[in-house]
Amino acid sequence: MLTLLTRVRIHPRSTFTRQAFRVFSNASPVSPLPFRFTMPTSKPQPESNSKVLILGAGNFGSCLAEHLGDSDHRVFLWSREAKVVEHFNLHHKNTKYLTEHNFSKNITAVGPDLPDGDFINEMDVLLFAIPTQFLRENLTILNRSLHKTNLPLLIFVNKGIEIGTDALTLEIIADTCGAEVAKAATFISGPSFAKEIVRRRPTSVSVASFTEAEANKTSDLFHQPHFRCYTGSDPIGIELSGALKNVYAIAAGMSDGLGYENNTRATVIITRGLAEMTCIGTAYGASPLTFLGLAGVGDLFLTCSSSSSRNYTVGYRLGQGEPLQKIIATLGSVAEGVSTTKGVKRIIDKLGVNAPIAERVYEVLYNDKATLTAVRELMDLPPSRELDLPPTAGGPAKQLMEKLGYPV
Ligand SMILES: NC(=O)c1ccc[n+]([C@@H]2O[C@H](COP(=O)([O-])OP(=O)(O)OC[C@H]3O[C@@H](n4cnc5c(N)ncnc54)[C@H](O)[C@@H]3O)[C@@H](O)[C@H]2O)c1
Ligand SMILES: O=P(O)(O)OC[C@H](O)CO
Repeated sequence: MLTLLTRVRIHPRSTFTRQAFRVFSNASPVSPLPFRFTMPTSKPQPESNSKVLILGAGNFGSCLAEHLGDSDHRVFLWSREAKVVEHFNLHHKNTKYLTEHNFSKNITAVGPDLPDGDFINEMDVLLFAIPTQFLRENLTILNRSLHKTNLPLLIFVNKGIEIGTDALTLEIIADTCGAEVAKAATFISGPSFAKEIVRRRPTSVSVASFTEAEANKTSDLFHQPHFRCYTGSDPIGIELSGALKNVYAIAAGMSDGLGYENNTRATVIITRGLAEMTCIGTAYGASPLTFLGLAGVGDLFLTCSSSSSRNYTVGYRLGQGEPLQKIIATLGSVAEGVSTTKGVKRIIDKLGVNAPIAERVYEVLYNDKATLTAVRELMDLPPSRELDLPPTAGGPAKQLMEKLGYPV
């Protein structure tokens, strides 16, 4: 380690040195040694009054627009619906999501077309609050407007895996905008219901990026006395945590919908869910420690134990006997766990990870297995060791790192 630091002549107190130590101690096991490379960065951020474009005016996009507008930033909120844009600019209300809330006057709605290159180039920050399944199409269009030498700070808050490709958001960004943009991207994840953030209830999240300076910029932008950010350098683990917890929230909802009680939710679903998440993440190539953070156990606990969670609600209604199609048609908002379960099933099959709860959620959602049968099957499994972390083969993470141009 010291030899390496000496060879690259890095000052012992520099950011790079601190990052190098962090990578060795806490990042994804297949993470690169970043100090050997030029780190892609966004344009310098102003001290205050950043110009922020939020893409996606659903519950979370609107709530984050309010959080930043409330902190004196100049916020633009893109909606793909002309009526939402018009009404928002006249009344500072969103007609579809968080409908009771009076939004900050610092927010201007834009749309329904995606803003053009000149507008994008003016922005200090682009924040994507678009559900995972629609990200690729929007990034493909936006890429034409991105000046790679004058990149805005890029923030992603979606929690899912893309159907068909099993891609994490990092890979979607690399495919559409290139590896350098993906390396500069930052990811926010953690226990954070939109409706509580707009009411300024104390909330904490994880912020991760391969480029530590970018994670710090995102943390600085969001940090408030009622909103704390904790930074890290395992974006793959952070992304997997956010996507996987949605699958286990569906399982917890099913258990409650069937009428099972606290023991079942706490032990069988939440704790075993955390063990499964950690095994899947480790086999994928993420750091097991990441799953013990806000984006992992923090968000798992939140969504598995609250009817405010849409994923929990989907599970609860399934447990009560409602068909999936009816639940999706009437939910009024996205439950990422439903589509993400497909990708998770393919990933655990490919990696050979034992994840019996995720398997049962898949069977209920896509093979008509009764929720009661799924829970009984879980209880009938033979006794096993509590935690058998698989070896860190890290196949998918390695492939992703190679795609980003890091040697692994
Ligand atoms: N709601 C929360 O509390 C919360 C918290 C943390 C993270 N998230 C994550 O944020 C993401 C967005 O969730 P949300 O709660 O805002 O969802 P939502 O259902 O409230 O809103 C979805 C938004 O996506 C837009 N949309 C739909 N199809 C689109 C397309 N083809 N192109 C572009 N936009 C499209 C809709 O117009 C809407 O504005 C999800 O990945 C979710 O997991 C949500
Ligand atoms: O409503 P859910 O289930 O999508 O959960 C929202 C957020 O992920 C909570 O952190």
